[in-house]
Amino acid sequence: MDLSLSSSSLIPISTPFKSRTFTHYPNPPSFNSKSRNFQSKPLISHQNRPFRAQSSNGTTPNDGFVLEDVPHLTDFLPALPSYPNPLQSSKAYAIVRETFVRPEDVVAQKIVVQRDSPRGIHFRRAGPQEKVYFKSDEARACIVTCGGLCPGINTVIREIVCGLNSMYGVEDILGIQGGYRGFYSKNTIKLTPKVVNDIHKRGGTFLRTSRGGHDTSKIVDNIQDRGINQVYIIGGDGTQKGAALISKEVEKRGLQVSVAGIPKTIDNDIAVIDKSFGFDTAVEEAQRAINAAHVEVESVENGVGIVKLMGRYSGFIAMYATLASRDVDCCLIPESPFYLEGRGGLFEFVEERLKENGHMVIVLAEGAGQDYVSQDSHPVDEKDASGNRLLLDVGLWLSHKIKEHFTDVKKMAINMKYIDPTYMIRAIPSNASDNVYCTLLAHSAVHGAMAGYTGFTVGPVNSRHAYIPISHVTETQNTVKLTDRMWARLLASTNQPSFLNRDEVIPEKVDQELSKA
Ligand SMILES: Nc1ncnc2c1ncn2[C@@H]1O[C@H](COP(=O)(O)OP(=O)(O)O)[C@@H](O)[C@H]1O
Ligand SMILES: O=P(O)(O)OC[C@H]1O[C@](O)(COP(=O)(O)O)[C@@H](O)[C@@H]1O
Ligand SMILES: [Mg+2]
Repeated sequence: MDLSLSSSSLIPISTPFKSRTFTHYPNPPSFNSKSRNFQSKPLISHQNRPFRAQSSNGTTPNDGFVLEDVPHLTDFLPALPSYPNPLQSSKAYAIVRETFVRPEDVVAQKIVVQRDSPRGIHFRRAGPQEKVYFKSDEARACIVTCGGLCPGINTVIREIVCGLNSMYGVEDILGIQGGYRGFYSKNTIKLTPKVVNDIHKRGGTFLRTSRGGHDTSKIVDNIQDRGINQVYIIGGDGTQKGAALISKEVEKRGLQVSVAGIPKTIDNDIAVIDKSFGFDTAVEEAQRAINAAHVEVESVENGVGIVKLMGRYSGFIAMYATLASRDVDCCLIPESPFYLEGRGGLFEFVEERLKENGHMVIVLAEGAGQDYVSQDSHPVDEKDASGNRLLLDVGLWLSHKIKEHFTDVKKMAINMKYIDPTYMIRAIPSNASDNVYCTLLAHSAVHGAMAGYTGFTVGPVNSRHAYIPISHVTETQNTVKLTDRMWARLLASTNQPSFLNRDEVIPEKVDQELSKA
């Protein structure tokens, strides 16, 4: 297979983007991919690192193509030997047309483009690579889970263990217990396919989790002391920031340790990737709470149901659960400020719906309306062990406000039903489609680490799994864009007020949103 790039595929750095790296692989050694024994002598010494593309006349072509590449162990350990990938002799992959992803395969971040728009940012395509940088009997992997729960964590753990074992013959896999602090304060457990065999049927994390306790130096000391050379870190934005620090420290110490991040958050607020695992399960489970609220309120007079869902800074679960249900009259999310009193306010809308239908359901993301709640309750600014702000209970606050308004001002009796299913939604096992997704994530992480990549997060970008530099996913948070059509679809489906009066309400916020669009 000729993996060299033709001159027409030379790819430039685009000037508008800061600190981009372009990678271009030299011709790999030619060998019959199906005939070599993967545990043989090192295939080549390294030669796996990129150089900047130039056209034959020495200039950089300029079609705006940018590759946001991930670090590789040979960046700081250039003499590292590589070996043929054992998958080439795997029965399962025997008739796969292309067992390995090509080094030049990339995934575009933006797929809707205009004919003459620059090609934009791309990420390295995830998948098995022709060369690996670990012999199976020398690989010593560990897995840790950090932050809040999310459906599917156990599936990811299971599939990392089974993937390492069945695809790469790795048997030495350790579970770090209780999150980052488990590296230096707890014993490890040995993970085998047998041990993890049916953990995907349970919610939570088999390895347990925690917030806080990230001490880079102690963690890397521990990695070094235990002879661990692959670290799989499952967690949200905070965890990924911690993973980036670990990967930098590993590089500083010159250790042959691959650090792979698997993004986890029920809030779906991780940037770049299409969606996070467990999100679909959460939206599905939220339907049960919404249905319950609907059944309750349509059975009584002037029933008002409020369902609080998770979503600290982003209202994806609330938005998708609302769109899926069609029984929801109003959805309130952190990204969209709302107001209660006066024309176009929530009280007016509740009254209208009660007059029209005799009942209504409000879905509320936990991070919505925090400013209003704090105005009423003079809160202390409390944080959890990871430094995340602790939220005030907007659900209780809103139920109280609505009840007070209708009883005291409108002299109208209402039947309030407040449902808070947040932890119930987070604690269940993942559904079938999330299970498949978790498997792909785990396998992509395993392929990447075995191929010597490090400091990467794995995830689908426009439906194709890619290796994304960790910093790229932690720079920003994914939030619902009020100016996107998805939010408009929601408004059209509920017919709720948008609460956005450009001149009077929040001109700055709307303008910011519009300028981002
Ligand atoms: N900026 C950061 N740098 C290093 N570690 C961090 C950072 N933010 C959070 N962490 C660590 O990551 C872990 C999980 O973070 P947390 O914010 O609780 O959950 P999540 O990763 O799901 O966002 C904690 O152990 C915390 O100490
Ligand atoms: O009560 P806990 O465990 O701190 O978790 C609550 C928070 O966890 C979340 O599910 C998100 O957690 P992560 O940051 O770990 O992804 C939020 O929606 C929620 O506010
Ligand atoms: Mg977080």
